[in-house]
Amino acid sequence: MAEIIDGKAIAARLREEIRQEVLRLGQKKVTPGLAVVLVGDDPASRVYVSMKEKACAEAGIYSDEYKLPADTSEQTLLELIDRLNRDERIDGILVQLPLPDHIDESKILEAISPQKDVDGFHPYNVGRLATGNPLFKPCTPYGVMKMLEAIDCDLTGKEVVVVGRSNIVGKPVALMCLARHATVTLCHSRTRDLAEVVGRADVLIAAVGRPELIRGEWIKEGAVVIDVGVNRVGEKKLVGDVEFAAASKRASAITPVPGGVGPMTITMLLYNTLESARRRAGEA
Ligand SMILES: Nc1nc(=O)c2c([nH]1)NC[C@@H]1CN(c3ccc(C(=O)N[C@@H](CCC(=O)O)C(=O)O)cc3)C=[N+]21
Repeated sequence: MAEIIDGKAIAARLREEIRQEVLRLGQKKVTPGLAVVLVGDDPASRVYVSMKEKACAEAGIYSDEYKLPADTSEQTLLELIDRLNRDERIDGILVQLPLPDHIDESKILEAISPQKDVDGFHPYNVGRLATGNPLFKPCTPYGVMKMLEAIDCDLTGKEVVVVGRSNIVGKPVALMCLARHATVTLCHSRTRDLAEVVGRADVLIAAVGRPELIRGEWIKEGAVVIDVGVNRVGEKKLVGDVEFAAASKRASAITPVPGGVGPMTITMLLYNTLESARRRAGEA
């Protein structure tokens, strides 16, 4: 049976380290500050935003929440971002995605100062990551890398298979694995014979957003499985992109859902905000 990679526990350790660093910076009169902007009232987004608030409070990070109505104009949102870009208390700006349809998402992401882009979604930060000189790394892929590190998984020369090609997870996590000297295959819904490709993976990273699309029997014996999917089925149940029970009979280590990658995502957001404040303090 596979070792369960306990994202919650790894996240708790990192959050304690972050809290200590925030205390230390406080002695220099610098408090990291995060602005979270939520447009509309999507219930899932609300839950995520309140989790981020709570995590900030526990780490000693100042946070400001802007809850704007669903019919907020693009112009109003751009003005708020401009104000936050110039606000000295704010080290990080996060605009919760998805945005309502009448707002151009890339226009908004490009308005955020790359120096405050703690999500790592601005094309400047995407470019820095792609060229091997990252400023802010996107939180979910960064969390995935921290989990691999926590189980001492060295990627050098390994076959990493990433399923899913989103800008938020699939593409950046592939780049990060490449930077760690893995051989990376990036596949997606149109990949021919997905089962065969998945079967080659020493490390499988699933980020397609389809409940249990990846069957346990596809997985190579001894593989490490990182499941980024958070799919709500029915009222309450959360499942990943991987068929967990069957996969854990073949994998050597596997992340659960919930309690896997999710808690790491928020942790890396705190980490990026702390890093940004360190730069403001002239430390990095
Ligand atoms: N600008 C932006 N940045 C984001 O980072 C961002 C976003 N927009 N939009 C939505 C996604 C989703 N996301 C998650 C964060 C934490 C959990 C998490 O902690 N999940 C818990 C379960 C929570 C639950 O019960 O729903 C877990 O997996 O254990 C999941 C998903 C960040 N996102």
